[in-house]
Amino acid sequence: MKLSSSHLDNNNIPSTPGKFKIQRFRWHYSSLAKLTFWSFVFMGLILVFFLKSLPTSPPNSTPSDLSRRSLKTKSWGGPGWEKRVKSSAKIRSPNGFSVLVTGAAGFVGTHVSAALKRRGDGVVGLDNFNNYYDPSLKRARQSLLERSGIFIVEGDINDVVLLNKLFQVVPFTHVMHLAAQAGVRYAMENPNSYVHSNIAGFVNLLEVCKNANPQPAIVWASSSSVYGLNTKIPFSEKDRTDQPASLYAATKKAGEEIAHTYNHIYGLSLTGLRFFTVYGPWGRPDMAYFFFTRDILKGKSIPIFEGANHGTVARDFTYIDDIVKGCLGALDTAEKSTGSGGKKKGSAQLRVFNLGNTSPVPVSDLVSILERLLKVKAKRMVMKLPRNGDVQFTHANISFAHREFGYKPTTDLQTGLKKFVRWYVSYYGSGKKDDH
Ligand SMILES: O=C(O)[C@H]1O[C@H](OP(=O)(O)OP(=O)(O)OC[C@H]2O[C@@H](n3ccc(=O)[nH]c3=O)[C@H](O)[C@@H]2O)[C@H](O)[C@@H](O)[C@@H]1O
Repeated sequence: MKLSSSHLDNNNIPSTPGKFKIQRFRWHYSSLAKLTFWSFVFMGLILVFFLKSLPTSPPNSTPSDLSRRSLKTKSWGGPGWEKRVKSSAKIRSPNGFSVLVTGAAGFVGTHVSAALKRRGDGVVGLDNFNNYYDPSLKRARQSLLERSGIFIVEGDINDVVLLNKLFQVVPFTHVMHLAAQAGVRYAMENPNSYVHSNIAGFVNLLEVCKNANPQPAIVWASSSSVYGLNTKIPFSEKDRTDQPASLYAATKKAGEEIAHTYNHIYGLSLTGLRFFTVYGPWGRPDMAYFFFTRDILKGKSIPIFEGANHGTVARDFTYIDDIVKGCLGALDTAEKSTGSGGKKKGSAQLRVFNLGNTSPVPVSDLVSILERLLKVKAKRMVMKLPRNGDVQFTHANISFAHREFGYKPTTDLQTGLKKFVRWYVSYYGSGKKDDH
């Protein structure tokens, strides 16, 4: 598009309108005809050039790859790109996996990718680097992964051509699907982004996985928020999950039902992990522990929610290293998908696990821990829990995950936040920088 408009700009032969007026009456009829003729030729050339740039050829042909790059996803395709994908996917340990990690530049995605690579699995990342929060943090995580040999492909899970291409280049044994629109409260601001990533994107990914040969086993991120307004605690996978309090939760719940369908019809092996408020170094700036830290350091007041009648609002905060162990455990115990090329050959594994810490902490205690670690007193602004998607309490029962793959969280909030604060200060400095 850019190309044709710049050509059109050049086609404004007289650079000033006045000049054009003076000359106009001196032109003969033949000059006008010539001008019209050459204008048509020129416009025709632009049209041919534009049409040629549209992706019309099959996904694996190089010219189409190049044009798609310029029109849709900026940076994929071509022999050099394929080489990088293959090299990143290379398995370096006996019985290792080749894993496609979606959302690899995200918080959990970065940690899981690094852990897989460390133990010798092949890892290819995929991320659209959207600006839901500061993309420079995502770029910094990307650099971190690049240094350990992990290539993150820049693209969206809704791009079926890109996903097919990736599966064509690498026969992934597993997909760790962590790409999502996260955040509970933001769903009121931008509901469509949740449908786009958590529903449409997930379905798109499953479509590609179901057609792949061999089909990969899929482990994906659900959320503790599916328990919604439940009051029975701790939350167990056997409990109802039909009263979500946010659209975010509803899209994750929808994901669980969609997973059931693809498992049932196509024999895809699917494991959903219900994460409980994951925190730690390289975390998400939209989460409370993260922006509380930033604002306490800046001397800004922080809103601390409380329930009705001063009721405690608490979370089963779970440290990232424990979550990573849970993700790897789920991958290691995932059975193979049974279908191939879009056809089911037998029944396949379908699982859902809570990955929490099992010890909820009130948000006000979280703030006290941060105050001690930062050595700064917080300006607390206690307010009623707004009705914007938050639930009052979460608490995980993790006996399923413990039984299935020995999941046992070992980091308490105090220890985990200490590590987070150490990272935060080394990354942003302890000053009052207003740059994120
Ligand atoms: O467990 C989960 O599944 C979810 O955990 C988090 O959601 P949330 O627990 O709401 O995490 P935060 O937004 O960091 O909030 C933590 C606590 O701080 C409270 N809070 C939040 C914001 C604020 O300004 N003040 C405040 O007191 C919240 O009510 C909540 O109790 C993530 O943001 C979700 O993406 C994830 O799916």
